[in-house]
Amino acid sequence: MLDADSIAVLGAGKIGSIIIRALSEKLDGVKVIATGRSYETLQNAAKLGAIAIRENRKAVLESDLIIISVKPFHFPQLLKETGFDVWVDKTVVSVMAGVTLSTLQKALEGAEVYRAMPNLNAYVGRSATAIAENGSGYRKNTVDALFKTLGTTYWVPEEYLDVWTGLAGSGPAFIAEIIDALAMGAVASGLNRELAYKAVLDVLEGTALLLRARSNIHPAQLRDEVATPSGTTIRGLTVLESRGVKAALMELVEQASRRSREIGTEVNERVVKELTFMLQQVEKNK
Ligand SMILES: NC(=O)C1=CN([C@@H]2O[C@H](COP(=O)(O)OP(=O)(O)OC[C@H]3O[C@@H](n4cnc5c(N)ncnc54)[C@H](OP(=O)(O)O)[C@@H]3O)[C@@H](O)[C@H]2O)C=CC1
Ligand SMILES: O=C(O)[C@@H]1CCC=N1
Repeated sequence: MLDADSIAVLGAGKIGSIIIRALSEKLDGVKVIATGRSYETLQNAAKLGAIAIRENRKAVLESDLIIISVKPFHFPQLLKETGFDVWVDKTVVSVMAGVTLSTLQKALEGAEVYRAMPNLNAYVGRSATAIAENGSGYRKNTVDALFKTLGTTYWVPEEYLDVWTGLAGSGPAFIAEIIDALAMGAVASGLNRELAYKAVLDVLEGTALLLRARSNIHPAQLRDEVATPSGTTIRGLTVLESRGVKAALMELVEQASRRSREIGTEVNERVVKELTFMLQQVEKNK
C-alpha cells in the first residue's frame, strides 16, 4: 500500500520516465509531478501521465514523496533550484549512482532519505532494485511499494549499493553487449541476423529460468552438463579461457562498482561547495 498523495520525479529522463510510467499505470489516485530541463523531456513526461513542470522547487513543495533521478553531477544544480528549506518531513529516494545517504542527508535537511538502484529492465517490470535506508525507515513500506511497481526489491546495507550499481544497475548494458557479441559470432558463422538475435535472447531467458528452477545448482554445474567431452561447447569455452573473458567480466563489475564509489566522493565535494555557497547567500541577504 502506497501512502502518498503526490509523488515528484525530479529528472524525467531514461530511468525517470520509466518510473513515471509505472507509477501512472500501476497506482490509482496518486498524482505524479515530473520535472526536466528541455521541452521534449517535459512533453514526454506529460504523455506518460505526469503533471510536467520546469520548477523543481514547486514540485518538491507539492509532493510528500520525491524521487531524484537527475545525473549525479546535476544534483548540486538541482539543490540550487529547490533551495534547502523545502525538504523538512519529505521522503526522498535518490536513484543517482554513487551519491551516498550521508551526502543526501546533508543536502536535504529534514528529509527522510533512501538510496535505490533500479535498472532499465524496469521497462518490463523486471528491475532488480536494491534499496538502502538511513536508519529511521519510517516510510520503508511506501518506498518498497513504489519500487515494486518496477520489479523486485532487495533491502541491503548501504555498503552494497555501489557494487549493486556495477552489477545490476549497469547490468543491462553489459548483458546487451554479450548478446550482441554472441549474435555477431553466429552471423559470422552463417546464421541470418534475425534468427541469431532471436536465438540468443531465447537462450538467455531460458538459461535464467533454468538456473532459477534448479535453485540449488551452481552455474558451473550447468556448464559441465552442457560441455560434452571433446564436443562443441568445450571448444568454445577454451576460447573464453584463453582470452581471459571471465577475468575481464569480473573486472568489468569491479571497475563499474569502483566508479560508483568515485562518483559518490566527487558529488559529495560539489554538494558541500554548493551548500556552503547557498548558506553564504542567505547570510548576505539577512
Ligand atoms: N540509465 C540507467 O540505466 C540508470 C540510471 N540511474 C541513475 O538515474 C539517474 C538518471 O539517469 P538517466 O535516466 O540515465 O539520465 P538522463 O540523462 O536520461 O535523465 C536525467 C534527466 O534529468 C533531467 N535534469 C537534469 N538537470 C535537471 C534539473 N536541474 N532539473 C530537472 N531535471 C533535470 C534531464 O532533463 P533534460 O532531458 O531536459 O536534459 C534528464 O531528463 C542518474 O543519476 C543515474 O545514475 C540509475 C539506475 C539505472
Ligand atoms: O552508467 C551509469 O552511471 C548509470 C548507473 C547505473 C546505470 N547507469
